[in-house]
Amino acid sequence: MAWEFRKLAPGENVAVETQRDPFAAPKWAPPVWHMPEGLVLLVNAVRVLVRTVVFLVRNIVPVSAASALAWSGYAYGWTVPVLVLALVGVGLGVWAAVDRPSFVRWIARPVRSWWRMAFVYRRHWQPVLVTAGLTKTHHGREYLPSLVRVRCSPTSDRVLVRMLKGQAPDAWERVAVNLAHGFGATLVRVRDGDRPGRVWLEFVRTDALAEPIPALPVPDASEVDLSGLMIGRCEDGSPWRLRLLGTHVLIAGATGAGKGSVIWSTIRALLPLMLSGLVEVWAIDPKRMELSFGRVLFERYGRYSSDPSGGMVKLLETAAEDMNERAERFAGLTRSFTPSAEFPFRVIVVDELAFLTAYCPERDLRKRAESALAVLTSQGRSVGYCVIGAQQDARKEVNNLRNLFPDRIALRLDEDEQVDMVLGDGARDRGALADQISSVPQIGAGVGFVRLETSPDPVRVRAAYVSDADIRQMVALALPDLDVEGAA
Ligand SMILES: Nc1ncnc2c1ncn2[C@@H]1O[C@H](COP(=O)(O)OP(=O)(O)OP(=O)(O)O)[C@@H](O)[C@H]1O
Repeated sequence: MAWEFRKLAPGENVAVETQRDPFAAPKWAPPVWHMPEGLVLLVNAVRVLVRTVVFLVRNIVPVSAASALAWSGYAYGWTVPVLVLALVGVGLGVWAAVDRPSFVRWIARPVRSWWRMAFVYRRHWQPVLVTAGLTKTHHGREYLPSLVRVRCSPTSDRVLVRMLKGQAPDAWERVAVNLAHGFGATLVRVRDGDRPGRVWLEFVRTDALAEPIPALPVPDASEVDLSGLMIGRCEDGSPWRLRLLGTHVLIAGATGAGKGSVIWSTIRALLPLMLSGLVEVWAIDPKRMELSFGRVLFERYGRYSSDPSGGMVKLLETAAEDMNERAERFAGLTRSFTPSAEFPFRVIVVDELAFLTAYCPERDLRKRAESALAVLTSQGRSVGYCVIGAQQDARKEVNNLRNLFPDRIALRLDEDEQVDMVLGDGARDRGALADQISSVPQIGAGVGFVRLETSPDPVRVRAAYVSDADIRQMVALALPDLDVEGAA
């Protein structure tokens, strides 16, 4: 039988049986190439060789160690490798006992990462990715994104992936749930990789913030950094540092989300500078709940108002006037603010912003509050004013000053669309699932998401819980002559 080749499309050549009759229907058949056996053997031998070299290079340390042991066993008898292994085991045990952090860093974590890379990720990589639809098949050949590196932490694994050419991170975000189930994680977040074409997948194995964090110790005055107050913990175990200098902070969270713990942890971290007169906290407390507990503290080291008939608005206006005076004094003299006894750093804490800007029955008071807040938030940053506003409802109609707060914290929210309203567009897609935080106080109160300056990816955090007893202890520290029980 004679065959001829026909070109159907670019790159697609098929063999067709040659027809003498020009009107006969064509008989298609795939081309069959007969390769000489020697060539087949050679190609397979080269493949095996390349794979072996790649394996040896990738696992150079364990392979060298195993080879050295095997060689010593062969040359000097089996007791030598056993003795060496026992000595290494004892050495590692001593290292772990003497300096655990360095042992974890240099031995335990890399070994665990290697283990999970080999036996969890590489093993299930192809089936999970095929099922999740992240591979492509073209002309019968399967293209699979490659696994570059795995880094383990006690609660999560970070997996660096080289995507297929033409793939974008949102393709991975869409199937994050499939990946989580496929690799046995509770959650997967997709983060930007170290260069274009790569993404980090963050597989969360256990919730590192499931346990409440007790109030942090009151720091020394020299340790207080207004650019990074320690108020809780991030999911990776590092401290959660909140910046107040040169910014304003909005805390959004449904009722019972733990806004109070963020506010009180911040005040606790500020306490030493309050006592030395470098920081004042002016508290506006429409709910008369959260802040009233520290009323004496604010009255002594700042100001306090819970008066709905104009007192709270007056306090805001006083702050705005004083801020304007400062701005005039500082104009042309200095551009960066350093707190002093004459010009202390003033933190204006408003427990429920929406009460002043939306719910207050008097229209005139609402307007005055809104304009004082707008002045403070738009101009106060460079002259030592910081507004911390808390609110339950993140919707625009309730608070249209939201954009004046550069730093925002999303605690548990009622609806998923509120997440992007608080943290900015795309935050929820990048993993800020603030609407899924548990409403059980023990597990979810004080848990939230923030965006740090260094990265667009939201970070999960938990504020330390400052209990009533802790607040009493703070008051006792600040006002030793006061009968704290009586004042509270
Ligand atoms: N960081 C935290 N860790 C553990 N539990 C917390 C934490 N913060 C708050 N809680 C618990 O959750 C409860 C509600 O917290 P909180 O009153 O601070 O919420 P909220 O957001 O201020 O609510 P609301 O807007 O109704 O005042 C508290 O009584 C406390 O028991």
